[in-house]
Amino acid sequence: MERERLYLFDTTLRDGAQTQGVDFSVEDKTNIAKALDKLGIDYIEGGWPGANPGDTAFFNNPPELQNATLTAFGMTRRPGRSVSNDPGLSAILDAKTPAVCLVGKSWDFHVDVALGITIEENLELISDSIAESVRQGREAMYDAEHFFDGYKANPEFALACLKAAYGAGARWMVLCDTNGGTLPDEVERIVTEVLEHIPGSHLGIHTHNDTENAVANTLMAVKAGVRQVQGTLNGLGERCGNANMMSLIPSLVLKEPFKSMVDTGITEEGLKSVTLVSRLLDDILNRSPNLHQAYVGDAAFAHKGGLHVSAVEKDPRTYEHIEPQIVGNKRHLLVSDQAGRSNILAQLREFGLELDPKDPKVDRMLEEVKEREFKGFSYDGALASFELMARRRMGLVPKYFDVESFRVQVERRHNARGEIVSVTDAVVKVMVDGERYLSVGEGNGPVNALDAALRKDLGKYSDYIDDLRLVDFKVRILTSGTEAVTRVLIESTDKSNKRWFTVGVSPNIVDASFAAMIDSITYKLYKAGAPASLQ
Ligand SMILES: CC(=O)SCCNC(=O)CCNC(=O)[C@H](O)C(C)(C)COP(=O)(O)OP(=O)(O)OC[C@H]1O[C@@H](n2cnc3c(N)ncnc32)[C@H](O)[C@@H]1OP(=O)(O)O
Ligand SMILES: CC(=O)C(=O)O
Repeated sequence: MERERLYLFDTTLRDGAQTQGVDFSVEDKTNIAKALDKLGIDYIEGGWPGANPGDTAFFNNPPELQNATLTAFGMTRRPGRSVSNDPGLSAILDAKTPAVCLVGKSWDFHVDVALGITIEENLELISDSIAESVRQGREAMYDAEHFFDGYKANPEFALACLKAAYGAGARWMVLCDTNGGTLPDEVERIVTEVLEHIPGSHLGIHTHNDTENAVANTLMAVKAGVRQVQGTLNGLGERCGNANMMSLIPSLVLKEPFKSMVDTGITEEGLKSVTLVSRLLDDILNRSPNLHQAYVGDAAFAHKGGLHVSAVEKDPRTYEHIEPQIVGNKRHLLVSDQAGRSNILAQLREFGLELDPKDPKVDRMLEEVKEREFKGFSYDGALASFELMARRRMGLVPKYFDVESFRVQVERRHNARGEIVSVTDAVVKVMVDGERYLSVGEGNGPVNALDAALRKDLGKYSDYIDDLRLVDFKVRILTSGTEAVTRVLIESTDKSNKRWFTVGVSPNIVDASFAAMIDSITYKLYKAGAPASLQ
Protein backbone atom coordinates (compact mmCIF):
# COMPACT_ATOMS: atom_id res chain seq x y z
CA MET A 1 0.00 0.00 0.00
CA GLU A 2 1.39 3.40 -0.94
CA ARG A 3 1.92 5.70 2.00
CA GLU A 4 -0.02 8.95 2.05
CA ARG A 5 1.79 12.22 2.69
CA LEU A 6 1.32 13.55 6.22
CA TYR A 7 2.19 17.24 6.58
CA LEU A 8 3.92 18.53 9.71
CA PHE A 9 2.87 21.98 10.88
CA ASP A 10 4.89 23.56 13.68
CA THR A 11 3.36 26.29 15.82
CA THR A 12 6.20 26.83 18.33
CA LEU A 13 6.54 30.44 17.22
CA ARG A 14 2.79 31.10 17.59
CA ASP A 15 1.05 28.80 20.10
CA GLY A 16 4.46 28.14 21.72
CA ALA A 17 4.80 31.90 22.25
CA GLN A 18 1.56 31.69 24.26
CA THR A 19 3.38 29.58 26.91
CA GLN A 20 3.63 31.18 30.33
CA GLY A 21 7.23 32.38 30.81
CA VAL A 22 8.19 32.25 27.12
CA ASP A 23 9.11 35.44 25.32
CA PHE A 24 10.91 34.95 22.00
CA SER A 25 13.06 37.71 20.54
CA VAL A 26 12.98 38.18 16.77
CA GLU A 27 16.42 36.56 16.61
CA ASP A 28 15.16 33.57 18.63
CA LYS A 29 12.28 33.18 16.20
CA THR A 30 14.59 33.29 13.23
CA ASN A 31 16.93 30.68 14.73
CA ILE A 32 14.05 28.38 15.64
CA ALA A 33 12.49 28.73 12.18
CA LYS A 34 15.80 27.78 10.54
CA ALA A 35 16.18 24.74 12.79
CA LEU A 36 12.61 23.62 12.02
CA ASP A 37 13.25 24.06 8.32
CA LYS A 38 16.39 21.94 8.50
CA LEU A 39 14.56 19.29 10.51
CA GLY A 40 12.07 18.85 7.65
CA ILE A 41 8.90 20.55 8.93
CA ASP A 42 6.41 21.42 6.15
CA TYR A 43 4.75 24.51 7.62
CA ILE A 44 6.21 26.94 10.13
CA GLU A 45 3.67 29.21 11.79
CA GLY A 46 5.80 32.26 12.52
CA GLY A 47 3.37 34.22 14.69
CA TRP A 48 0.61 36.77 14.28
CA PRO A 49 1.61 39.78 12.14
CA GLY A 50 0.21 42.97 13.62
CA ALA A 51 -0.39 41.47 17.08
CA ASN A 52 2.87 42.71 18.57
CA PRO A 53 6.03 44.48 17.33
CA GLY A 54 8.17 41.31 17.58
CA ASP A 55 5.92 39.24 15.33
CA THR A 56 5.53 42.12 12.88
CA ALA A 57 9.32 42.58 12.74
CA PHE A 58 9.80 38.84 12.17
CA PHE A 59 7.44 38.86 9.18
CA ASN A 60 8.97 42.09 7.83
CA ASN A 61 12.27 40.30 7.56
CA PRO A 62 11.41 36.60 7.31
CA PRO A 63 14.10 33.91 7.39
CA GLU A 64 15.01 32.24 4.11
CA LEU A 65 13.57 28.74 4.28
CA GLN A 66 14.68 25.88 2.04
CA ASN A 67 11.78 23.45 2.53
CA ALA A 68 9.13 24.81 4.84
CA THR A 69 6.23 27.11 4.00
CA LEU A 70 6.15 30.15 6.24
CA THR A 71 2.65 30.69 7.59
CA ALA A 72 1.11 33.78 9.17
CA PHE A 73 -1.54 33.26 11.83
CA GLY A 74 -4.48 35.48 12.70
CA MET A 75 -8.23 35.52 13.14
CA THR A 76 -11.10 35.86 10.73
CA ARG A 77 -12.42 39.35 10.08
CA ARG A 78 -14.18 41.03 12.95
CA PRO A 79 -17.97 41.21 13.01
CA GLY A 80 -19.23 44.44 11.49
CA ARG A 81 -16.13 44.88 9.31
CA SER A 82 -15.60 43.91 5.72
CA VAL A 83 -12.47 42.00 4.71
CA SER A 84 -11.15 45.09 2.93
CA ASN A 85 -11.75 47.23 5.99
CA ASP A 86 -10.36 45.05 8.76
CA PRO A 87 -6.90 46.22 9.87
CA GLY A 88 -6.25 42.91 11.67
CA LEU A 89 -6.89 40.78 8.60
CA SER A 90 -4.99 43.25 6.40
CA ALA A 91 -1.91 42.98 8.62
CA ILE A 92 -1.97 39.20 8.23
CA LEU A 93 -2.34 39.32 4.46
CA ASP A 94 0.18 42.16 4.13
CA ALA A 95 2.83 39.87 5.64
CA LYS A 96 2.79 38.23 2.19
CA THR A 97 3.60 34.76 3.48
CA PRO A 98 2.81 31.90 1.09
CA ALA A 99 0.29 30.50 3.61
CA VAL A 100 -2.08 31.94 6.19
CA CYS A 101 -3.89 30.16 9.01
CA LEU A 102 -7.01 31.90 10.27
CA VAL A 103 -8.66 30.89 13.53
CA GLY A 104 -12.45 31.01 13.62
CA LYS A 105 -15.18 29.86 15.93
CA SER A 106 -16.83 26.45 15.45
CA TRP A 107 -18.65 26.12 18.79
CA ASP A 108 -22.07 27.85 18.90
CA PHE A 109 -21.55 28.65 22.60
CA HIS A 110 -18.44 30.68 21.69
CA VAL A 111 -20.19 32.44 18.85
CA ASP A 112 -22.85 33.50 21.28
CA VAL A 113 -20.69 34.35 24.32
CA ALA A 114 -17.33 35.48 22.91
CA LEU A 115 -18.45 37.10 19.66
CA GLY A 116 -22.08 37.89 20.48
CA ILE A 117 -23.24 37.30 16.90
CA THR A 118 -25.52 34.81 15.15
CA ILE A 119 -24.21 31.49 13.89
CA GLU A 120 -25.05 32.56 10.32
CA GLU A 121 -22.87 35.66 10.67
CA ASN A 122 -20.02 33.50 12.02
CA LEU A 123 -20.17 31.36 8.87
CA GLU A 124 -19.82 34.56 6.83
CA LEU A 125 -16.75 35.67 8.85
CA ILE A 126 -15.11 32.36 8.00
CA SER A 127 -16.00 32.15 4.32
CA ASP A 128 -15.28 35.85 3.62
CA SER A 129 -11.87 35.74 5.31
CA ILE A 130 -10.78 32.50 3.66
CA ALA A 131 -12.06 33.64 0.26
CA GLU A 132 -10.10 36.91 0.56
CA SER A 133 -6.92 35.01 1.51
CA VAL A 134 -7.34 32.73 -1.50
CA ARG A 135 -8.11 35.72 -3.73
CA GLN A 136 -4.81 37.25 -2.62
CA GLY A 137 -2.98 34.07 -3.62
CA ARG A 138 -2.44 32.51 -0.20
CA GLU A 139 -2.63 28.86 0.71
CA ALA A 140 -5.41 29.26 3.26
CA MET A 141 -6.06 27.23 6.39
CA TYR A 142 -8.92 27.42 8.82
CA ASP A 143 -8.15 26.63 12.46
CA ALA A 144 -11.55 25.44 13.69
CA GLU A 145 -11.26 26.62 17.28
CA HIS A 146 -12.98 24.38 19.88
CA PHE A 147 -13.99 21.98 17.14
CA PHE A 148 -14.43 18.92 19.34
CA ASP A 149 -16.43 20.72 22.05
CA GLY A 150 -18.41 22.42 19.30
CA TYR A 151 -19.09 19.14 17.52
CA LYS A 152 -20.32 17.53 20.72
CA ALA A 153 -22.67 20.48 21.38
CA ASN A 154 -23.94 21.09 17.84
CA PRO A 155 -22.45 18.82 15.15
CA GLU A 156 -24.37 20.44 12.27
CA PHE A 157 -23.00 23.87 13.10
CA ALA A 158 -19.43 22.66 13.70
CA LEU A 159 -19.50 20.88 10.34
CA ALA A 160 -21.06 23.93 8.67
CA CYS A 161 -18.03 25.98 9.80
CA LEU A 162 -15.65 23.47 8.18
CA LYS A 163 -17.75 23.46 5.02
CA ALA A 164 -17.81 27.28 4.91
CA ALA A 165 -14.00 27.30 4.92
CA TYR A 166 -13.71 24.40 2.47
CA GLY A 167 -16.24 25.97 0.13
CA ALA A 168 -14.30 29.26 0.20
CA GLY A 169 -11.16 27.47 -0.94
CA ALA A 170 -9.28 26.57 2.25
CA ARG A 171 -6.55 24.00 1.65
CA TRP A 172 -6.74 22.76 5.25
CA MET A 173 -9.48 22.60 7.85
CA VAL A 174 -7.73 22.07 11.18
CA LEU A 175 -9.74 20.44 13.96
CA CYS A 176 -8.64 22.09 17.20
CA ASP A 177 -9.07 20.65 20.67
CA THR A 178 -8.64 24.14 22.04
CA ASN A 179 -9.48 23.44 25.69
CA GLY A 180 -7.58 20.15 25.58
CA GLY A 181 -10.29 18.13 27.33
CA THR A 182 -11.06 15.57 24.62
CA LEU A 183 -9.86 11.99 25.04
CA PRO A 184 -8.37 9.76 22.30
CA ASP A 185 -11.42 7.57 21.64
CA GLU A 186 -13.60 10.67 21.16
CA VAL A 187 -11.07 12.18 18.78
CA GLU A 188 -11.07 9.01 16.71
CA ARG A 189 -14.87 8.82 16.63
CA ILE A 190 -15.39 12.49 15.74
CA VAL A 191 -12.67 12.57 13.08
CA THR A 192 -14.18 9.43 11.52
CA GLU A 193 -17.56 11.18 11.36
CA VAL A 194 -16.06 14.38 9.91
CA LEU A 195 -14.39 12.32 7.17
CA GLU A 196 -17.88 11.65 5.76
CA HIS A 197 -18.00 15.36 4.87
CA ILE A 198 -14.41 16.54 4.27
CA PRO A 199 -11.59 14.40 2.81
CA GLY A 200 -8.75 13.55 5.20
CA SER A 201 -6.25 15.04 2.75
CA HIS A 202 -7.74 18.44 3.74
CA LEU A 203 -8.00 17.87 7.48
CA GLY A 204 -5.53 18.78 10.18
CA ILE A 205 -5.39 18.23 13.94
CA HIS A 206 -4.30 20.69 16.64
CA THR A 207 -4.40 19.39 20.21
CA HIS A 208 -3.66 20.72 23.68
CA ASN A 209 -2.21 18.72 26.52
CA ASP A 210 -4.63 19.49 29.34
CA THR A 211 -5.31 15.79 29.95
CA GLU A 212 -1.75 14.75 28.97
CA ASN A 213 -3.24 13.29 25.77
CA ALA A 214 -2.18 15.77 23.11
CA VAL A 215 0.18 13.34 21.39
CA ALA A 216 -2.22 10.40 21.78
CA ASN A 217 -5.09 12.50 20.38
CA THR A 218 -2.98 13.55 17.41
CA LEU A 219 -1.99 9.97 16.66
CA MET A 220 -5.62 8.84 16.86
CA ALA A 221 -6.62 11.59 14.42
CA VAL A 222 -3.92 10.49 11.99
CA LYS A 223 -4.99 6.88 12.35
CA ALA A 224 -8.55 7.95 11.56
CA GLY A 225 -7.39 9.85 8.46
CA VAL A 226 -6.28 13.48 8.98
CA ARG A 227 -3.20 14.40 6.98
CA GLN A 228 -1.83 17.47 8.70
CA VAL A 229 -0.60 17.50 12.30
CA GLN A 230 0.16 20.57 14.34
CA GLY A 231 2.57 20.57 17.27
CA THR A 232 5.37 22.45 18.98
CA LEU A 233 8.97 21.83 20.00
CA ASN A 234 9.09 20.22 23.45
CA GLY A 235 5.31 20.62 23.66
CA LEU A 236 5.31 24.37 24.34
CA GLY A 237 1.95 26.10 24.13
CA GLU A 238 -0.93 27.78 25.90
CA ARG A 239 -1.63 26.38 29.43
CA CYS A 240 -0.34 22.77 29.49
CA GLY A 241 1.07 23.00 25.99
CA ASN A 242 0.46 21.52 22.56
CA ALA A 243 1.22 18.12 21.07
CA ASN A 244 4.96 17.63 21.37
CA MET A 245 6.62 17.45 17.94
CA MET A 246 9.64 15.76 19.51
CA SER A 247 7.43 12.78 20.42
CA LEU A 248 5.13 12.94 17.41
CA ILE A 249 7.87 12.80 14.79
CA PRO A 250 9.62 9.63 16.04
CA SER A 251 6.29 7.89 16.71
CA LEU A 252 4.97 8.71 13.26
CA VAL A 253 8.19 7.65 11.55
CA LEU A 254 9.06 4.57 13.58
CA LYS A 255 5.86 3.06 14.94
CA GLU A 256 3.07 1.08 13.33
CA PRO A 257 0.51 1.65 11.93
CA PHE A 258 1.89 5.11 11.06
CA LYS A 259 5.17 3.90 9.62
CA SER A 260 3.34 1.95 6.91
CA MET A 261 0.48 4.40 6.60
CA VAL A 262 2.03 7.87 6.19
CA ASP A 263 5.14 9.59 4.90
CA THR A 264 6.11 12.64 6.99
CA GLY A 265 8.94 13.64 4.67
CA ILE A 266 11.35 13.44 7.64
CA THR A 267 14.64 11.90 6.54
CA GLU A 268 16.88 9.61 8.59
CA GLU A 269 19.15 12.59 9.18
CA GLY A 270 16.20 14.77 10.25
CA LEU A 271 15.09 12.12 12.73
CA LYS A 272 18.62 11.97 14.14
CA SER A 273 18.50 15.71 14.78
CA VAL A 274 15.38 15.76 16.99
CA THR A 275 17.37 15.58 20.24
CA LEU A 276 19.59 18.45 19.11
CA VAL A 277 16.63 20.60 18.03
CA SER A 278 14.91 19.94 21.36
CA ARG A 279 18.05 21.08 23.24
CA LEU A 280 18.39 24.11 20.99
CA LEU A 281 14.98 25.30 22.14
CA ASP A 282 15.95 24.77 25.80
CA ASP A 283 19.13 26.75 25.22
CA ILE A 284 17.20 29.60 23.64
CA LEU A 285 14.72 29.61 26.51
CA ASN A 286 17.53 29.25 29.05
CA ARG A 287 15.73 26.24 30.54
CA SER A 288 17.14 22.99 31.81
CA PRO A 289 16.15 20.21 29.42
CA ASN A 290 13.44 17.90 30.70
CA LEU A 291 15.42 14.78 31.63
CA HIS A 292 12.39 12.56 31.25
CA GLN A 293 11.09 13.79 27.90
CA ALA A 294 10.18 10.85 25.66
CA TYR A 295 12.74 10.02 22.96
CA VAL A 296 14.97 13.10 23.50
CA GLY A 297 15.39 13.44 27.28
CA ASP A 298 18.70 12.52 28.85
CA ALA A 299 16.93 9.85 30.92
CA ALA A 300 14.96 8.43 27.97
CA PHE A 301 17.58 5.71 27.58
CA ALA A 302 19.11 5.81 31.09
CA HIS A 303 19.01 2.48 32.91
CA LYS A 304 19.18 2.47 36.68
CA GLY A 305 17.80 -0.83 38.02
CA GLY A 306 20.40 -3.58 38.31
CA LEU A 307 18.14 -6.06 36.52
CA HIS A 308 17.73 -3.68 33.62
CA VAL A 309 21.43 -2.94 33.23
CA SER A 310 22.36 -6.60 33.42
CA ALA A 311 19.96 -7.39 30.54
CA VAL A 312 20.77 -4.23 28.51
CA GLU A 313 24.41 -5.27 28.62
CA LYS A 314 23.40 -8.55 26.95
CA ASP A 315 21.07 -6.89 24.42
CA PRO A 316 19.71 -3.32 24.68
CA ARG A 317 16.42 -4.40 23.13
CA THR A 318 15.54 -5.98 26.48
CA TYR A 319 14.74 -2.55 27.96
CA GLU A 320 14.72 -0.12 25.02
CA HIS A 321 11.86 0.39 22.59
CA ILE A 322 14.17 1.90 19.94
CA GLU A 323 17.89 2.47 19.54
CA PRO A 324 18.72 5.87 21.08
CA GLN A 325 21.02 6.86 18.18
CA ILE A 326 18.06 6.85 15.76
CA VAL A 327 16.78 10.04 17.42
CA GLY A 328 20.26 11.37 18.19
CA ASN A 329 20.09 10.39 21.85
CA LYS A 330 22.45 8.28 23.99
CA ARG A 331 22.23 5.33 26.34
CA HIS A 332 23.31 5.83 29.99
CA LEU A 333 23.89 3.09 32.53
CA LEU A 334 23.56 4.64 35.97
CA VAL A 335 25.23 3.85 39.24
CA SER A 336 23.11 4.23 42.37
CA ASP A 337 21.60 2.27 45.25
CA GLN A 338 19.43 0.50 42.67
CA ALA A 339 22.54 -0.84 40.95
CA GLY A 340 23.96 -4.31 40.65
CA ARG A 341 27.46 -5.35 39.63
CA SER A 342 26.50 -4.92 35.96
CA ASN A 343 25.93 -1.18 36.48
CA ILE A 344 29.37 -0.79 38.06
CA LEU A 345 31.14 -2.75 35.34
CA ALA A 346 29.30 -0.90 32.57
CA GLN A 347 30.13 2.47 34.07
CA LEU A 348 33.78 1.55 34.56
CA ARG A 349 33.92 0.56 30.91
CA GLU A 350 32.58 4.02 30.01
CA PHE A 351 35.56 5.43 31.95
CA GLY A 352 37.88 3.15 29.96
CA LEU A 353 38.46 0.82 32.93
CA GLU A 354 38.19 -2.95 32.51
CA LEU A 355 37.82 -5.04 35.66
CA ASP A 356 37.27 -8.75 35.85
CA PRO A 357 33.62 -9.21 36.94
CA LYS A 358 34.89 -11.53 39.68
CA ASP A 359 37.38 -8.97 41.03
CA PRO A 360 36.42 -8.29 44.69
CA LYS A 361 36.92 -4.57 44.00
CA VAL A 362 33.65 -4.60 42.03
CA ASP A 363 31.69 -5.86 45.03
CA ARG A 364 33.43 -3.37 47.30
CA MET A 365 32.58 -0.49 44.96
CA LEU A 366 28.97 -1.59 44.84
CA GLU A 367 28.81 -1.81 48.63
CA GLU A 368 30.39 1.61 48.96
CA VAL A 369 27.90 3.14 46.53
CA LYS A 370 24.96 1.64 48.41
CA GLU A 371 26.28 2.66 51.83
CA ARG A 372 27.05 6.19 50.70
CA GLU A 373 23.70 6.58 48.94
CA PHE A 374 22.05 5.52 52.20
CA LYS A 375 23.93 8.39 53.86
CA GLY A 376 22.58 10.85 51.27
CA PHE A 377 25.00 10.72 48.33
CA SER A 378 23.52 10.42 44.87
CA TYR A 379 25.84 9.15 42.20
CA ASP A 380 23.52 9.00 39.22
CA GLY A 381 23.71 12.81 39.16
CA ALA A 382 27.39 13.06 40.14
CA LEU A 383 29.37 10.84 37.86
CA ALA A 384 32.71 12.59 38.49
CA SER A 385 32.45 11.78 42.22
CA PHE A 386 31.72 8.15 41.37
CA GLU A 387 34.65 8.03 38.94
CA LEU A 388 37.00 9.36 41.63
CA MET A 389 35.68 6.84 44.14
CA ALA A 390 36.11 3.95 41.68
CA ARG A 391 39.58 5.04 40.57
CA ARG A 392 40.63 5.47 44.19
CA ARG A 393 39.54 1.90 44.89
CA MET A 394 41.76 0.85 42.02
CA GLY A 395 44.66 2.90 43.39
CA LEU A 396 44.68 5.23 40.39
CA VAL A 397 44.15 8.64 41.98
CA PRO A 398 47.29 10.28 43.41
CA LYS A 399 47.20 12.38 46.55
CA TYR A 400 47.30 16.02 45.52
CA PHE A 401 46.62 18.10 48.63
CA ASP A 402 45.34 17.81 52.17
CA VAL A 403 42.91 20.33 53.57
CA GLU A 404 43.97 20.93 57.18
CA SER A 405 41.08 23.24 58.01
CA PHE A 406 38.76 25.92 56.70
CA ARG A 407 36.80 28.70 58.31
CA VAL A 408 34.00 30.86 56.93
CA GLN A 409 32.65 34.10 58.30
CA VAL A 410 29.49 35.78 57.02
CA GLU A 411 28.98 39.42 57.93
CA ARG A 412 25.80 41.39 57.27
CA ARG A 413 26.23 45.11 57.85
CA HIS A 414 25.38 48.59 56.59
CA ASN A 415 27.76 50.18 54.07
CA ALA A 416 28.68 53.88 53.91
CA ARG A 417 25.45 54.62 52.01
CA GLY A 418 23.36 52.91 54.70
CA GLU A 419 22.53 49.92 52.47
CA ILE A 420 22.58 46.41 53.88
CA VAL A 421 25.44 44.36 52.43
CA SER A 422 26.53 40.83 53.12
CA VAL A 423 30.24 39.95 52.87
CA THR A 424 31.68 36.47 53.31
CA ASP A 425 35.34 35.69 54.04
CA ALA A 426 36.85 32.23 53.97
CA VAL A 427 40.25 31.00 55.16
CA VAL A 428 41.59 27.66 53.96
CA LYS A 429 44.76 25.86 55.10
CA VAL A 430 46.09 23.21 52.73
CA MET A 431 49.24 21.09 52.61
CA VAL A 432 50.93 20.59 49.22
CA ASP A 433 54.34 18.92 48.84
CA GLY A 434 54.73 19.09 52.64
CA GLU A 435 54.23 22.88 52.64
CA ARG A 436 51.35 24.71 54.27
CA TYR A 437 49.39 27.24 52.19
CA LEU A 438 47.01 29.63 53.84
CA SER A 439 44.61 31.51 51.58
CA VAL A 440 41.89 34.01 52.23
CA GLY A 441 39.02 34.56 49.80
CA GLU A 442 36.04 36.85 49.71
CA GLY A 443 32.71 36.10 48.05
CA ASN A 444 29.01 36.80 47.95
CA GLY A 445 28.32 33.66 49.97
CA PRO A 446 30.15 30.82 51.75
CA VAL A 447 30.63 28.61 48.69
CA ASN A 448 31.84 31.46 46.55
CA ALA A 449 34.28 32.61 49.26
CA LEU A 450 35.60 29.09 49.89
CA ASP A 451 36.06 28.57 46.16
CA ALA A 452 38.00 31.85 45.94
CA ALA A 453 40.18 30.96 48.94
CA LEU A 454 40.92 27.39 47.89
CA ARG A 455 41.89 28.37 44.39
CA LYS A 456 43.87 31.46 45.32
CA ASP A 457 46.91 29.47 46.24
CA LEU A 458 47.05 25.74 45.73
CA GLY A 459 50.81 25.79 45.16
CA LYS A 460 51.93 23.94 42.08
CA TYR A 461 48.30 23.02 41.27
CA SER A 462 47.08 26.57 40.81
CA ASP A 463 47.83 26.65 37.07
CA TYR A 464 45.90 23.41 36.53
CA ILE A 465 42.70 24.80 37.97
CA ASP A 466 42.91 28.34 36.62
CA ASP A 467 40.04 27.85 34.17
CA LEU A 468 37.80 25.76 36.48
CA ARG A 469 34.40 27.36 37.08
CA LEU A 470 31.51 26.28 39.28
CA VAL A 471 28.45 26.80 37.11
CA ASP A 472 25.61 25.37 39.14
CA PHE A 473 24.95 24.47 42.69
CA LYS A 474 21.96 22.48 43.97
CA VAL A 475 21.12 21.92 47.61
CA ARG A 476 18.72 19.40 49.10
CA ILE A 477 17.97 18.69 52.71
CA LEU A 478 17.27 15.00 53.23
CA THR A 479 16.75 12.62 56.06
CA SER A 480 19.22 9.83 55.72
CA GLY A 481 19.00 7.06 58.28
CA THR A 482 17.77 9.06 61.28
CA GLU A 483 19.50 12.43 60.86
CA ALA A 484 18.86 15.37 58.56
CA VAL A 485 21.73 15.95 56.14
CA THR A 486 22.42 18.32 53.29
CA ARG A 487 23.32 17.08 49.84
CA VAL A 488 25.10 19.51 47.54
CA LEU A 489 25.53 18.82 43.85
CA ILE A 490 28.00 21.00 42.01
CA GLU A 491 28.32 21.34 38.25
CA SER A 492 31.73 22.51 37.04
CA THR A 493 33.24 23.38 33.70
CA ASP A 494 36.50 24.62 32.21
CA LYS A 495 37.71 26.22 29.02
CA SER A 496 37.23 22.94 27.12
CA ASN A 497 33.50 23.33 27.91
CA LYS A 498 33.46 19.85 29.39
CA ARG A 499 31.02 19.65 32.34
CA TRP A 500 31.32 17.42 35.36
CA PHE A 501 29.16 16.86 38.43
CA THR A 502 30.26 16.18 41.98
CA VAL A 503 28.45 15.58 45.25
CA GLY A 504 29.07 16.30 48.93
CA VAL A 505 26.99 15.31 51.94
CA SER A 506 27.16 16.57 55.50
CA PRO A 507 24.85 17.72 58.28
CA ASN A 508 26.37 21.17 57.55
CA ILE A 509 25.60 22.87 54.23
CA VAL A 510 29.00 24.61 53.99
CA ASP A 511 30.83 21.39 54.73
CA ALA A 512 28.78 19.50 52.11
CA SER A 513 29.52 22.22 49.56
CA PHE A 514 33.20 22.12 50.39
CA ALA A 515 33.32 18.33 49.92
CA ALA A 516 31.66 18.61 46.51
CA MET A 517 34.09 21.37 45.59
CA ILE A 518 37.12 19.31 46.65
CA ASP A 519 35.87 16.45 44.44
CA SER A 520 35.49 18.88 41.55
CA ILE A 521 39.04 20.20 41.90
CA THR A 522 40.48 16.71 42.38
CA TYR A 523 38.66 15.49 39.29
CA LYS A 524 40.02 18.39 37.27
CA LEU A 525 43.59 17.71 38.50
CA TYR A 526 43.25 14.02 37.72
CA LYS A 527 41.96 14.63 34.20
CA ALA A 528 44.71 17.19 33.59
CA GLY A 529 47.34 14.60 34.60
CA ALA A 530 48.66 16.72 37.50
CA PRO A 531 51.56 15.09 39.42
CA ALA A 532 51.14 13.74 42.94
CA SER A 533 52.07 15.83 45.97
CA LEU A 534 55.49 15.02 47.41
CA GLN A 535 54.53 14.28 50.98
C1 LIG B 1 -7.13 29.38 20.46
C2 LIG B 1 -5.97 30.33 20.23
O1 LIG B 1 -4.91 30.09 20.73
S1 LIG B 1 -6.22 31.65 19.23
C3 LIG B 1 -4.78 32.58 19.36
C4 LIG B 1 -4.74 33.38 20.61
N1 LIG B 1 -3.56 34.21 20.60
C5 LIG B 1 -3.56 35.45 20.98
O2 LIG B 1 -4.60 35.99 21.39
C6 LIG B 1 -2.25 36.17 20.97
C7 LIG B 1 -2.27 37.45 20.14
N2 LIG B 1 -3.39 38.32 20.45
C8 LIG B 1 -3.26 39.66 20.58
O3 LIG B 1 -2.17 40.23 20.53
C9 LIG B 1 -4.50 40.43 20.77
O4 LIG B 1 -5.50 39.61 21.37
C10 LIG B 1 -5.02 40.99 19.37
C11 LIG B 1 -4.07 42.08 18.92
C12 LIG B 1 -5.13 39.93 18.34
C13 LIG B 1 -6.43 41.59 19.56
O5 LIG B 1 -6.37 42.52 20.61
P1 LIG B 1 -7.67 43.41 20.94
O6 LIG B 1 -8.14 44.07 19.70
O7 LIG B 1 -7.26 44.30 22.08
O8 LIG B 1 -8.80 42.38 21.36
P2 LIG B 1 -8.86 41.37 22.57
O9 LIG B 1 -7.69 40.46 22.52
O10 LIG B 1 -9.08 42.06 23.88
O11 LIG B 1 -10.19 40.56 22.24
C14 LIG B 1 -10.32 39.77 21.09
C15 LIG B 1 -11.43 40.31 20.21
O12 LIG B 1 -11.45 39.51 19.02
C16 LIG B 1 -12.75 38.91 18.87
N3 LIG B 1 -12.56 37.60 18.29
C17 LIG B 1 -12.10 36.49 18.91
N4 LIG B 1 -12.02 35.50 18.04
C18 LIG B 1 -12.42 35.98 16.85
C19 LIG B 1 -12.56 35.41 15.56
N5 LIG B 1 -12.24 34.13 15.37
N6 LIG B 1 -12.98 36.16 14.56
C20 LIG B 1 -13.30 37.47 14.78
N7 LIG B 1 -13.16 38.06 15.97
C21 LIG B 1 -12.74 37.32 16.98
C22 LIG B 1 -13.30 38.87 20.28
O13 LIG B 1 -14.69 38.79 20.29
C23 LIG B 1 -12.80 40.19 20.84
O14 LIG B 1 -13.61 41.21 20.33
P3 LIG B 1 -14.12 42.46 21.25
O15 LIG B 1 -12.87 43.23 21.56
O16 LIG B 1 -15.03 43.17 20.35
O17 LIG B 1 -14.74 41.84 22.45
C1 LIG C 1 -6.01 27.72 17.16
C2 LIG C 1 -5.59 27.23 18.44
O1 LIG C 1 -4.48 27.47 18.87
C3 LIG C 1 -6.49 26.42 19.21
O2 LIG C 1 -7.68 26.35 18.88
O3 LIG C 1 -6.05 25.85 20.22
